Amino acid sequence: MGPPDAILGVTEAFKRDTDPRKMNLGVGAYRTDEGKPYVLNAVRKAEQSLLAQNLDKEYLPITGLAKFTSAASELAYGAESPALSRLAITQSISGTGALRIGGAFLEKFYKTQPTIYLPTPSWGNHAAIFRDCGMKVGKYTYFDPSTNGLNLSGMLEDLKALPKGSAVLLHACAHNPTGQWAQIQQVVEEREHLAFFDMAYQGFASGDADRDAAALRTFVSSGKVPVVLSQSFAKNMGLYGERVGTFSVVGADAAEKDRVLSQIKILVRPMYSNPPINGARIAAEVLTNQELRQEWLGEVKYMADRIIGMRKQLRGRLEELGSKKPWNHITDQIGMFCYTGLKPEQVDRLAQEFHVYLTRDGRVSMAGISSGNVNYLAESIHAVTK
Ligand SMILES: Cc1ncc(COP(=O)(O)O)c(CN[C@@H](CCC(=O)O)C(=O)O)c1O
Repeated sequence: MGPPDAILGVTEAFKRDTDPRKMNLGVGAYRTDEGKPYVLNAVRKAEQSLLAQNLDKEYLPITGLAKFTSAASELAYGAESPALSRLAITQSISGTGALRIGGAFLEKFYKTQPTIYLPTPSWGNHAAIFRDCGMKVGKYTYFDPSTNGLNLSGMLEDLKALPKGSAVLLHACAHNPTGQWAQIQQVVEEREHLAFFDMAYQGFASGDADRDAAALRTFVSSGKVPVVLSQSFAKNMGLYGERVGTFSVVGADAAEKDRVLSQIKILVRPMYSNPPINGARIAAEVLTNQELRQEWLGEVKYMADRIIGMRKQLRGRLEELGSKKPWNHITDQIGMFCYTGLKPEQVDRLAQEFHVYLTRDGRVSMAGISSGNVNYLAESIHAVTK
């Protein structure tokens, strides 16, 4: 029998718990202040518009729905980016699928270094995805447990020490704590590393999609190192189960774009042949209909702001309870999650004694917190950290 997944297994344990106070702070899925899943209004309207069009259910091309990938590339890189003309992009089965295509592509063609280096910690599924692509997986320093902040000097030191031309995974936004990008970019360029951006939360970190893509765009406009991107619409468009994403490679020119795309097709065809159509149509409709796009961007900002509000309330309550621990990192960090610094045994106590569920690395999905349960959460955390 295999072990439960580090993240999705938390939801299974939560579902088994019958205590009315239970809280699921594991999976990174947005919840309303009433604790319910949220289907964006813009998405519902896009679905209604699509239904009225009586569309067929034919196969998509291997690289997916062009109307979607074109709109998704503009969202990520910027509508005016000169890189768009040399971008090899394919639809993917959400962010996970994009990472999988990316890993398979690098394993086959990026022979300089068959290893990809992940921040410590990173998303719990990153290592398995790249290992299953046949890549070796390395690490670089990122989180500083003593401050619950970024260990920038440690990160830069590690990036400098990696073999020249290493593939480095960078969370484009919302990887807490947020990086100091200019210094990171300088080292990545000095060492001629390949920058593998994973952008799973565009818009969700700051509430502004362009701001959250700033690091990616700065690397691309500098043009000094190879850039590839995995993009997910699971969280920022609430298309979790629709599995909507892209993988893209910024080519040197249009000819390279064509060659890369030809090889991506060869990788994808035996993997799953061609991607699901429904979610891509919804995302394309939202991104290309100006009215829906504006409504969507407003809803993303609303979701981001609600989480920011929960950060303030959780920190405030912990301080009101007289906790002697520093909790500034709860409000210093951004995006869907908070790396709390809670130890595994404290996480276990939260589950067993307080019915509060989170991953054992102390990561809290802030979207699981509401005005109705934030005080109970603070009291529970205070009880296990006294
Ligand atoms: C950094 C990062 N990249 C990619 C993904 C892939 O998401 P897709 O749904 O495939 O687009 C996630 C999702 N991580 C969330 C969601 C649950 C999970 O798959 O682990 C999480 O970390 O809770 C992520 O956190």
